[in-house]
Amino acid sequence: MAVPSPSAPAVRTEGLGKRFGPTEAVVDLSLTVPPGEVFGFLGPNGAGKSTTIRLLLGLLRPTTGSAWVFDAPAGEVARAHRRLAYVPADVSLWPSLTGRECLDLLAGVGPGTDLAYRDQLLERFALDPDRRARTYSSGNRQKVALVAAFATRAPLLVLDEPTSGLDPLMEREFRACIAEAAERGQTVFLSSHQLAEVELACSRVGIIREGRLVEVTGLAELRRLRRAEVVADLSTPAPELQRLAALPGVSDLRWPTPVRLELSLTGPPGPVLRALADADVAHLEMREPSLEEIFLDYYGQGPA
Ligand SMILES: Nc1ncnc2c1ncn2[C@@H]1O[C@H](COP(=O)(O)OP(=O)(O)OP(=O)(O)O)[C@@H](O)[C@H]1O
Repeated sequence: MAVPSPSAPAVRTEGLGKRFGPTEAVVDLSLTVPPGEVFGFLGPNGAGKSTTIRLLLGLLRPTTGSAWVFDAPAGEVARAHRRLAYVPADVSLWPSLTGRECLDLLAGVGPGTDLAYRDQLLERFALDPDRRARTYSSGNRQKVALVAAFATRAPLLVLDEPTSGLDPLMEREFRACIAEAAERGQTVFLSSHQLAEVELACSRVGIIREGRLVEVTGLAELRRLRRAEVVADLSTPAPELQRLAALPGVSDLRWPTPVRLELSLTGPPGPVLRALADADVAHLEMREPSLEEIFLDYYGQGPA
């Protein structure tokens, strides 16, 4: 395997842009991911994550700017792909091949595969490699692609929303694999539309919205975006709960009716729960808003 220059970033884009007719999918995106980092690429659906990744992989030609994988320009596909493994958002496999045959085929394309680790990964992801790919669910196809990618020692793993079809147990396994890759010094570029996922897996996060990189931030700063929407239905009106408004982390306390309160909460829920414990609460609901709702609150209307 070609050894990347130690000083080159694993991923670098400069003024990268892609336009599809009237749609500006990616706009003036400049980003640097150093080797060894687990980098999250966070944005709601349609933000431009997959387009950025496809530019990085040389699957699309940029309208503006450039991208590099280590010191290889993204357009020099053969060179760039010696150093990366990729899991697409929507995995297609060869329907008449078994899972194992697909894995062997994929192993021939990438930068080399650790077969012993691959066997271990098959067990951990509870994947039966002897079934034909046409019988796999989308989650199983995703597992094949993940096993193929993690079993390489590629210096860069590019993962495009790789957990969308996995159940929570498998998501945990996925995070363990990311941690193992990071321990080996591999760089991970993980796109996601889930705040919680990047928070758990990544050390730094780029936030993309409507094609633009809004900011690049560390985990501590990312946590400030986290909030819960709380709805409580009361058996009887409780005007004393007006004091919730003064509690730490509470904002936007609303009373749609005298027996229903709604509020936004950031930080630990303890003070709010203690206050509610004194009231006659018939029903309590806590909901995490969608990424687009969170972004709308935090960054306001999009730049377009
Ligand atoms: N081949 C294409 N032709 C036309 N428009 C496209 C094409 N590919 C992407 N787009 C548009 O570019 C924008 C960005 O799409 P992209 O798939 O990159 O977003 P994403 O962040 O990956 O979202 P998702 O999570 O839904 O895949 C969207 O408006 C999408 O409709």
